[in-house]
Amino acid sequence: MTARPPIFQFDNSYARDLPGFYVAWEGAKVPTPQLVVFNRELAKELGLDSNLLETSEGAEIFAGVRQPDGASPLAQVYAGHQFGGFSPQLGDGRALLLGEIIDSTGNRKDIQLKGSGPTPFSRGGDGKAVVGPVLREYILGEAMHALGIPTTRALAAVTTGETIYRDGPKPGAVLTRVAASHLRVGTFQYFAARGETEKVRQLADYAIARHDPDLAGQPDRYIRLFRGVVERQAALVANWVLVGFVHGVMNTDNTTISGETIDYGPCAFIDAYDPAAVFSSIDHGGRYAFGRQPVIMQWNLARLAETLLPLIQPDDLDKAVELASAELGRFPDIYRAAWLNGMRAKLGLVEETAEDQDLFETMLSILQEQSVDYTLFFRHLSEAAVGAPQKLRELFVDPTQIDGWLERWMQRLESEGRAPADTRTAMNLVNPLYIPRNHKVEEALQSAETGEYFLLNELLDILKAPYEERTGFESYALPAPEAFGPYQTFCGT
Ligand SMILES: Nc1ncnc2c1ncn2[C@@H]1O[C@H](COP(=O)(O)OP(=O)(O)OP(=O)(O)O)[C@@H](O)[C@H]1O
Ligand SMILES: [Mg+2]
Repeated sequence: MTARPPIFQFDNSYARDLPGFYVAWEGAKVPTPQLVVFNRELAKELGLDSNLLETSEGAEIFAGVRQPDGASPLAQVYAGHQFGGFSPQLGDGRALLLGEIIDSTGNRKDIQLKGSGPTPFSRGGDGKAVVGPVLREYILGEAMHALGIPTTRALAAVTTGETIYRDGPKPGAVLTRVAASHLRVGTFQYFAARGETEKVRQLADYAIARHDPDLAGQPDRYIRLFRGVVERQAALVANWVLVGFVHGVMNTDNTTISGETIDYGPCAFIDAYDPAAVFSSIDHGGRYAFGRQPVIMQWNLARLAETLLPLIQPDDLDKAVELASAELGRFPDIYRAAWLNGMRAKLGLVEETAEDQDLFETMLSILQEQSVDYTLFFRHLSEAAVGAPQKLRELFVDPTQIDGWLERWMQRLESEGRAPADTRTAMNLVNPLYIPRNHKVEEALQSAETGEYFLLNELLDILKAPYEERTGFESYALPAPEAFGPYQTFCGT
């Protein structure tokens, strides 16, 4: 009999190359691991055999009670600015990096458990997660992926059979997360705050090897690494804003070097357009409000720049500051260009003109004034492109408010000369019909808490193809009913 090949072909560069950046650790024992959702498509991309993972052995691996062959489980250390205040010691307080695998396109991916028990970085927390927040991360992450937005992904969610107390007893759960890496701005901050410049250098070289391999060995690689992160994050936040996503907890420990969205704690999508939208129950000052995300990201990147200064120009701090400031100063322009491009596409426009910004801002201020559903606006606007503006106008309390703008937009379309039907098609390819609507997410989570997964699976299925209209699923495209009330999310702790 030939031995079965290992389920994961691990190649654990973090464990190997960065001793001193983690603690080797193991998951807590839990009574009855049970697979709740498994992402076959992602498993395929990762080159994993689903038949081996949709089993009781798989459930045990995903719960952290069974170590797969070749894993080197560890908890990473990091620090971070949380709501503007610096915590010098955070780290994976409830997560375990099992290891890394190379996916079917040759990219290295972290396989990490979230909610697998306490670690030396738990700071008094229980190290656990409960089914609601675990599935929220699963749903939102997969929705973002389907929308083409860089993000960590969800491979599996298991319940553990444990009862965990949050606001009352909840079913314990663990998420298996897949990421280009778990390097955070906060990882750099941890070592920089301790004055460990050589460790920051080691980390930067590791980050370069993983995310900017072309820079390896280049004399100016550290400033260029910073440039890369600025570019990735500016593009990412533009994507969030274009789709109406509020991350909710943009601490520096939740800001990646890879440019992927991470940590779907208190996030949500806006319905009515409102730059002041805040969903997180703990964001009292609105620090992480929808419209503040670009400014906050630039602030977070300034914190990253500070950690890199001694590497950028070791013998001349002033020069290092000058170089880093110049890169950081490009953030607003990169962001704006990405946002303008995205908005042009959403509006079916092809040509770049000097009036674009004004056209877009006028539209947004009308949406804001009339609390118009952001997602439906663009979807119905595509019908207006072919001469059917009724549905669009119904979104407005006072439709006459949008008429002038519509005329202006139609003139722009005409001047560009594309066939109206083509404009509609193009718009419907970039404007989602289905986003994870807050009330639909809540409905799915509430029923999952009672062990019923039908709504969860239906929602996940719908969100896989966000641009494709499907009959029978109309309710998924609608904003929350009035009775749903103002929405509040809670950090998944
Ligand atoms: N239940 C918990 N037990 C122990 N530590 C926790 C718990 N919840 C959060 N933490 C820790 O608190 C810090 C900040 O938490 P935050 O909510 O940003 O992260 P997270 O959601 O646990 O994880 P990630 O950022 O990896 O998605 C992290 O160090 C995290 O590990
Ligand atoms: Mg976090």
